[in-house]
Amino acid sequence: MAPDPDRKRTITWDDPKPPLAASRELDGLAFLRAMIAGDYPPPPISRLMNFWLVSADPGEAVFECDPGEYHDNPLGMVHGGLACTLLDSAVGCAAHTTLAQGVGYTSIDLNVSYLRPVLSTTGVLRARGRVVKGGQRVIFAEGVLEDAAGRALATATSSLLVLRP
Ligand SMILES: CCCCCCCCCC(=O)SCCNC(=O)CCNC(=O)[C@H](O)C(C)(C)COP(=O)(O)OP(=O)(O)OC[C@H]1O[C@@H](n2cnc3c(N)ncnc32)[C@H](O)[C@@H]1OP(=O)(O)O
Repeated sequence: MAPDPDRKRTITWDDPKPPLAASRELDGLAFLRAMIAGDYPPPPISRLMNFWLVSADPGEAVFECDPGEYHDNPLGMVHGGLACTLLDSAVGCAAHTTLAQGVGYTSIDLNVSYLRPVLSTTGVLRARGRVVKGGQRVIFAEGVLEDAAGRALATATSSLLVLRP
């Protein structure tokens, strides 16, 4: 079945290699702040799902997203994967802010609780990530997804493996 021609998005994205190289030259906080300042483009996933990093502070990071109908699942609400993506990004970047130059990370788990539905009409979402405990090998972090009124829509906990050279 052909898609509705009145419902379409055009997505462009930037070469992710330059920011990847920069991420290896800067400490985590400096890299994320440079991305917010526009020195480096956001990663392709940001363009695809339409979310962006708005702040990075030691142990904290915040993303925003304006959900649309193109995020909907077949049940009349935004797919839970969007909340997962926003929370994964927020807790990941919160962890990244604490890492020195040359130290990487990867998330090794993400547990999400969906407290309230997200609708395409909900308005701008805000995902806040926070480091609960740093460490030499594992960083524990938590996040909350809120609507514009500050109501919690979803929460998450995550563990992030520190990757030292
Ligand atoms: C600004 C906007 C957005 C910002 C978003 C930022 C947040 C993003 C957060 C994420 O989404 S991170 C992505 C989700 N997490 C992952 O993909 C982690 C996947 N898991 C792994 O890579 C490994 O399990 C892990 C490195 C955590 C542990 O590896 P171990 O070394 O302890 O176990 P093992 O040696 O058994 O490796 C498991 C498999 O991973 C492979 N592997 C490990 N390290 C690798 C590596 N560096 N590159 C490629 N493959 C690797 C390894 O070869 C092996 O493959 P096989 O099973 O086929 O043999």
